[in-house]
Amino acid sequence: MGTGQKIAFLGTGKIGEALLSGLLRSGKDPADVLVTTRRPDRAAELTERYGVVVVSNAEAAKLADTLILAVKPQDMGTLLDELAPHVGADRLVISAAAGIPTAWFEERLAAGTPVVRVMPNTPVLVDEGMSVISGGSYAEEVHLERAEAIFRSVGKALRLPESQQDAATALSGSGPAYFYFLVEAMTDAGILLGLPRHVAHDLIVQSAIGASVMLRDSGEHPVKLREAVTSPAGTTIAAIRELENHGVRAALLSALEAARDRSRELASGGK
Ligand SMILES: NC(=O)C1=CN([C@@H]2O[C@H](COP(=O)(O)OP(=O)(O)OC[C@H]3O[C@@H](n4cnc5c(N)ncnc54)[C@H](OP(=O)(O)O)[C@@H]3O)[C@@H](O)[C@H]2O)C=CC1
Ligand SMILES: O=C(O)[C@@H]1CCC=N1
Repeated sequence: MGTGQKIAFLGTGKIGEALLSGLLRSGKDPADVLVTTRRPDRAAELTERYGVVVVSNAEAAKLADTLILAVKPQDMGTLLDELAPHVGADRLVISAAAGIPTAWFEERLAAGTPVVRVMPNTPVLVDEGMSVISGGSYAEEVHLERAEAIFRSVGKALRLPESQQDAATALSGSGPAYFYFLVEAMTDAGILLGLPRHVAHDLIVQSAIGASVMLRDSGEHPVKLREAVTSPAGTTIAAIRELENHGVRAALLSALEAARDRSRELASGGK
C-alpha cells in the first residue's frame, strides 16, 4: 500500500475504469488506488491491467480518504446499505451517479459526511472529460477542491449548483453519445453515396475533430462557423434544408429534455 491520499472506486465499470485509468495517467500511485468489484474475474482484470488494490466495499470505506461511487443509480441503494456503517464522517464521498441528489446520500451516511456530486463523461479516457461538480450540505471548499483536483486531472471541471445537475447530465454526461450517433448516421450516409465504409468513417471523424477544435479554439460563435461553410446556392444549404425539414433541431430539444427528465426519475435510484 502507498503513502499518499487514498482514493477508492466503488464500482469500476465503464466510467469508473475510465476515471481510474486517467488518474493513474496523471501520476497517481496505483498503490494508493483501491477498487471494488462485484465479480472476481473483473477484480483480476483490473489488478492485472492497472496494478491497483482490490478490496471489499467495507475495506474501501475504512482505508480510503476519498470514495468515488460509480455504480448504476439502481444499484446505489444496495451499495449504501453495505457501505454506510463503515464510512466515517472524515471521508469524502463523491457520487458519479446520474440523478441521485447529495441529500439522498447524506440521509444514509453518518451525520456530517461531506458528499460531492459529479457528472463526468467518457472522454476522461483521453483527458478531455467534462465534469460538473456540486457540493452537498456538508461539503466545504476543501472537499470541492479535492474533487476538482481529481476530475481536472482528466479534463475540464466546472462547479454548478446542484439544481443544474440533471440538465448537465443531459448535455455533457450523455453528450458524447449524441456525437457518436451522428458520426454513425453520417458514415451510413457515406455508404449510401457509394463510399467504402472506412473512407466514409475517416472523412467524418476528421471533420468532427476539425470542427471541434474550431469550436473550442476559434472564439467564433457556432452560427458564424456554420455560415462560413454554407456557400450561396451551394451544397451545405441543400443539406441544412433537409435537416430543418426533418426537424433535427426540434428533435435535439426534445432529446435533451428527455435525458434531463430521465435523470430526475433516477433521483431515488429508481428503475
Ligand atoms: N457511462 C457513462 O458515460 C457515465 C456514467 N455515469 C454514472 O456512472 C455510474 C456507472 O455507470 P457505468 O460505468 O456506465 O455502468 P457500468 O455498469 O459499466 O458500471 C457499474 C459497475 O459497478 C459494479 N457494481 C454494481 N454494484 C456493485 C457493488 N455493490 N459493489 C461493487 N461494484 C458494483 C458493476 O458490476 P457488474 O460488472 O457485476 O455489473 C459494474 O462493473 C452510473 O451511476 C451512471 O449514471 C456518469 C457519467 C457518465
Ligand atoms: O446514460 C446514463 O444514464 C449515464 C449518465 C450520463 C451518461 N451515461
